[in-house]
Formats: sequence, C-alpha cells, structure tokens
Amino acid sequence: MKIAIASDHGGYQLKEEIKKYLEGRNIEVVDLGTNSEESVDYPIYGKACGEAVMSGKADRGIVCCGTGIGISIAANKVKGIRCALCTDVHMAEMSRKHNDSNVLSLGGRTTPVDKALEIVGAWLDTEFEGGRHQRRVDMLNA
Ligand SMILES: O=C(CO)[C@H](O)[C@H](O)[C@H](O)COP(=O)(O)O
Repeated sequence: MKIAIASDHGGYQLKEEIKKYLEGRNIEVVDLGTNSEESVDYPIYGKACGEAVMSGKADRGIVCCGTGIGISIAANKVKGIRCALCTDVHMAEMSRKHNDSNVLSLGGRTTPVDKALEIVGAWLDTEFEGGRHQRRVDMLNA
C-alpha cells in the first residue's frame, strides 16, 4: 500500500511522526509537505493529498492540521474523496467499515501522538464492509 501524507504547519510534527510510523510498517509514503513549522495554508495541502489519491499516485491519504478540520474540508472538496476526521479508534474503524474513507484527518494540536498513531493503525487495518454501505458510498460519489 502507498499512503500520501500532507499537513499544514499545525499538523507538521504529527505528520512527521506518522511518516516514521508508516515507514516502520514498510508502507511506502508520498510526502506532499509541508516541510517545516513555517505558516502555510491548509487548503493547498488538503487538495494535494486528495488529488494524489484520486489520480492513483497513492492508495489512500492522511492529512493533518491543527484540529484536522480545515484540511479535511479541503480534501473533501476533491471529487471521490471521503475524508474522515477521527479523534478515536472507533471513529477510524467505522469510517473504514461504513464509509470506505480514503483519507484520514487528524489534529496535531488536539490529538496526542500516541493516540493518533493508534488511530492510524486501526484505520489502516480495517476493511470496508460493503453491502448496504456500498449503496450509500455510491450515492456520495454520485
Ligand atoms: O484549519 C484549521 C482549523 O480548522 C487548522 O487547525 C489550522 O492548522 C489552523 O487554522 C492554523 O492556525 P494558525 O493560527 O495560523 O497557526
């Protein structure tokens, strides 16, 4: 699996931790920036991650900003993206099982690193259930 990751300055430190975690699991990472804590604008990075997923450059994406809110809104503007802002493992699992989320959003200023990495692990390891949920995902895509 190949994962695209992107953040603004508020999510930069968390993105770096997620990158290490993914590489530790031998998952290929496409890092779309940002590359420091210098102030940048989250819409650019959310869009870049969404486009990387929809173009096939990556299988799924992970985005981070201060709260995870702004960058998830940006990613969700890309047609076909189902970006889920998750603050716990249950939400991450459900976003995969029911929503087939293809981008995960996390808040670098709101979710501690250890918890965020647990969320990432659950999100990576949970499959979409299909069935009645496929109909709803099809409606989202339409
Ligand atoms: O977009 C956000 C909130 O929805 C993110 O948390 C941003 O990281 C935040 O708005 C950036 O704020 P800053 O004061 O410019 O660092």
